[in-house]
Amino acid sequence: MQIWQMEPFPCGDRRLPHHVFPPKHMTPDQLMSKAGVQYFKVDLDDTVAMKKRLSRVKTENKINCTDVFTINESTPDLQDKLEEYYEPVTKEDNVVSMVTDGTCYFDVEPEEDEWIRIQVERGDLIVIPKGLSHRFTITPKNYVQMQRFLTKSKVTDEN
Ligand SMILES: CSCCC(=O)C(=O)O
Repeated sequence: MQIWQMEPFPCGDRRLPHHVFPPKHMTPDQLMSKAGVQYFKVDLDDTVAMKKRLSRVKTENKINCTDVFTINESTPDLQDKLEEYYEPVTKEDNVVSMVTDGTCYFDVEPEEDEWIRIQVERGDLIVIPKGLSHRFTITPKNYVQMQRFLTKSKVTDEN
């Protein structure tokens, strides 16, 4: 994972890093204290350690559903989807994602127009806290695969 402050109003290709000048990198601890984003490195080849970590993260975040999310050059309606994912959103539950292949960016906005770019890669697990404005995009690799951990509220009324 790499973390840096992003220029507030980036122009051009979103997949470029868009550093402030001079670049200001941050540590995972700084990211945690500034934005409340949790980070874990998961060894995907160590099944026992991975299961232990995931089970803990699932319990702590009340996860009851997971899916596999993939973006690559043959994703249908790629540009439309990227536009949608780049719109800032805030969720009512923590957003928990683990990259299993490729890379992507999550940008988080702890204060208005102050964006931090988080570049994640295989084995990076991040928890974006509920209520934190964020958006998602790809890097020049044009490829990411991740597992998402979701909290689905139970449907009690079908209407
Ligand atoms: C890969 S998830 C993209 C959109 C997003 O950031 C979210 O749903 O929270």
